[in-house]
Amino acid sequence: MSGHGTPTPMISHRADPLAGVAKVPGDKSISHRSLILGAMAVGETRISGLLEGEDVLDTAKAMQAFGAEVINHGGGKWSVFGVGVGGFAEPDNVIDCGNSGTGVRLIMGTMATSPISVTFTGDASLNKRPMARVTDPLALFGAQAVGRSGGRLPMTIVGAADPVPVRYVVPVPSAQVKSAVLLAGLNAPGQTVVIEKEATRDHTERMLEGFGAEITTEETEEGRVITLTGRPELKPQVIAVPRDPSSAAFPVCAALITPGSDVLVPGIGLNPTRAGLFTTLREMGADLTYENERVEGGEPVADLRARYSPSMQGIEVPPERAASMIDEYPVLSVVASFARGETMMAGVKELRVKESDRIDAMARGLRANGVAVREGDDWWAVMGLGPEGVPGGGTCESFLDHRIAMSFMVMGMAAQNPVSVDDGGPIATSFPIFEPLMTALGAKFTHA
Ligand SMILES: O=C(O)C1=C[C@@H](OP(=O)(O)O)[C@@H](O)[C@H](O)C1
Ligand SMILES: C=C(OP(=O)(O)O)C(=O)O
Repeated sequence: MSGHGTPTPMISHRADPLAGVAKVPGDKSISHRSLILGAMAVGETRISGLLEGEDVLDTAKAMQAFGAEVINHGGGKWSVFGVGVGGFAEPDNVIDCGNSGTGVRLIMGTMATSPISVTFTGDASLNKRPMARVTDPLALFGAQAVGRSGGRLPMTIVGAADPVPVRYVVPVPSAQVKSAVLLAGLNAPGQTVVIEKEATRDHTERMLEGFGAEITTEETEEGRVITLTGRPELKPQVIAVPRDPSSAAFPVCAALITPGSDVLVPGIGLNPTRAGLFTTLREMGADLTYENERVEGGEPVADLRARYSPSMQGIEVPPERAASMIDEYPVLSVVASFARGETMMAGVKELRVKESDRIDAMARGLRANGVAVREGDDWWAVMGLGPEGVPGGGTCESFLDHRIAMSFMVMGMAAQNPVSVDDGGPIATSFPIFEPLMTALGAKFTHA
C-alpha cells in the first residue's frame, strides 16, 4: 500500500552518459491477471517473473483473502492454488487495493458473480478514482454496489447470487472495464459479450484462452466483439511474465535524452496493444532499435536498444494510438521537452482519471522546469526546447503517482539543473527497483 508513509523527496541530477543493460521487472498487467486467473483455476499455477511491486502484492493478498493459496518461493517465482470459477469465499475483512486501479477493478469483476459481499478500499489516490465505470456493467449481471458519492471507494459490492450473462459496449477505452466484465462473465451461465470500439490491451483475452476458457474476438463494424462462454473449468498454467514495456519506457527515454547514452533493455513485451510509445519515439527520430525479435509465451518480445538522440522532432501523436501507450504519456512529455518543436497529444481524456490527473500533474511540473505546455480537456501539447535547452531546477508534486515521480526523475538526468519530486515513495507500486536500476546505468539521485 502506498501513500500511507512519510513522503520520500528525491532529486535527480544531470547524469553522465547512461550505459549498460536494464533488466526491468515483470509486466504489471500480466502479473495481476496471473494471480487472479490462477486463483480461479483448479490446481497449481506457477508464475515466474512476477512483478513484486506494491500494486501486485496487494492483489496477491486479496486472492488469499478469497481463499486461494498464494506462495512466494522467492526470486519472482510464485505459486497460486486456485479455488475454481465460482469458488471464491467471502473475505473476513476489507480488501485494500492500495494504489491500484487495475487490482480493485479486476477483483470487483471477479467476485461480482459470486454470492458474497466484499468491501474495497485503497489509498488517498485510489479512493478518488471513478468506479461506476465498473459497477455499472456489474449491475447488469445482478451485482449491487454501494460506495461513497460519485461512485468512489470505500465501496461494498454484493455479488449476484443468480448471475445472468451480459452484452456490454464499453463506453470508455479501458482494459480494466473490459476485463472486469469478462472476469464477471466467467461465473455467469451462457455467453457474455463485450464490445470495445478502440482496441485496448488484450492480456485478459489471451490469458483466458491460455487457461482453457472458450473466448473469441471478432473485428466488426461495431468494434472488437469478445465472446466468452461462462462457467469453464480453468486449467492451471505455467506463466513466464515478460518484462514490462511501461517500465522499460523509463530507461529507454532517459537514454534518448541523456548525452552519450547507449542502453539495452532486454526481453520487453511488444504486444501491439502496448507498444505505442516506441512507435511514437521512432517517429520523433529516436535512435531506438528492436534487436533479437522473438515470440515468448505467445507474446512478441524484443531487446530494445536506445541511444542518445539529439535530433528528435515534436510530432502529433495519432489519437487512435492513445490506448496502446496510455501510461507512457507522462514520460513522453519529458522526451518531448528535449525535442525540437511542439508535440501534440490528443484523445487522452483518460489521463485525467489515473493515479493523478496526469495532464495537470505533468503540466505543472514541466512549467516549474521551464517548459511551456498548452492543455485542453482531452489534449495537451508540449513545446520542445531542444536537446540542451531544458532549464530544470523545479520541484514537482508527484500526487501519489509513480509515473509522475519517475518521469521527473528522468527529466533531471538531462536538464541543466536538478529536478526534484516531493515524494518518490509511489515508485514502489510498479517499479520497486527503479532507483538501483537507473543508478547502475549512471543516474544520480539524492534524497533531500
Ligand atoms: O488493464 C490493465 O492492466 C491496465 C489498463 C489501463 O487502465 P485503463 O483500463 O483505466 O485504461 C492502464 O492505465 C493500467 O495501468 C493497467
Ligand atoms: C494507471 C496505472 O495503474 P492503475 O490504473 O492500475 O492504478 C499505471 O500504472 O499507470
